[in-house]
Amino acid sequence: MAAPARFRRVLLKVSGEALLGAQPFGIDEKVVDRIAGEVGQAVESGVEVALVVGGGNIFRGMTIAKAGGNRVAGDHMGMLATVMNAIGMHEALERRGISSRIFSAVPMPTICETFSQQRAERALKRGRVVLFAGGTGNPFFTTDSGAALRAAEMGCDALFKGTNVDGVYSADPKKHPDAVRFDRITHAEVLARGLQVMDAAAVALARDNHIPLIVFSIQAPNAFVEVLHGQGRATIIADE
Ligand SMILES: Nc1ncnc2c1ncn2[C@@H]1O[C@H](COP(=O)(O)OP(=O)(O)OP(=O)(O)O)[C@@H](O)[C@H]1O
Ligand SMILES: O=c1ccn([C@@H]2O[C@H](COP(=O)(O)O)[C@@H](O)[C@H]2O)c(=O)[nH]1
Repeated sequence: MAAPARFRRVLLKVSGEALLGAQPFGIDEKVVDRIAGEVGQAVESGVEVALVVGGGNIFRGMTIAKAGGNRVAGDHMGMLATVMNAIGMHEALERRGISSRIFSAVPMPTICETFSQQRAERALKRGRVVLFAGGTGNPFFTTDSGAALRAAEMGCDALFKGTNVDGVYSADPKKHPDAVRFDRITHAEVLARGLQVMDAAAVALARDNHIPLIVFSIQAPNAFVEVLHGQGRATIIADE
């Protein structure tokens, strides 16, 4: 039997790209369903779970900016992409009987609730999974920053970043196969070395609020549950 979870309340950030599965674009329902199942296991073990899903499988504002377009409009499109992913994840959770609510930073009351710290707090305390959509609600940010912000607001014990690499490396492992992986590193070192696994604003916010960041591969089945219980492969970014 797995060791008891070491956390009371966590925020899981899932990279949008991870939802692609084998597809070039959009959402692979099998991936979403698997992640929903793992979130359900965490909830069953007594952990309160908040969820942020990126939008990289659908749209990133930088795509428009790099082509000479309006970054703000592109970022608005990116934020809407995160709402689409949140709706997909909400559906997958509900299909499995896991009660969840979507709180968007961008008001769209006919589709989901607008973010309120107090209402999200009540939902988490009742054992609901809360999905934070729309990032920070502002352009020039990313969902990593949105996740760090919500983790601080909700008093999360840790922010789990489920991505397509199994931790933090000395350089991007996709471009530098000889990069060295860290088991543990401080927020300050990540910033000083300019490691790009998360954006600097998110790492700084986590550092200032003493929130550990746990980077692991969401593509590895069951990794979230294992890492939550102190097993599996991950890099812990934390105070010394
Ligand atoms: N030093 C590093 N260590 C580990 N990964 C790194 C590092 N530098 C860059 N990366 C890259 O960072 C990426 C992690 O970001 P990710 O794909 O999760 O993007 P995101 O913006 O958080 O999500 P989305 O897919 O929704 O845009 C990995 O694909 C990895 O290749
Ligand atoms: O606070 C935010 C969060 C996100 N965006 C835009 O959305 C896309 C998708 O988010 P990822 O973090 O890249 O998955 C992002 O590229 C931005 O364009 C935003 O503007 N503000």
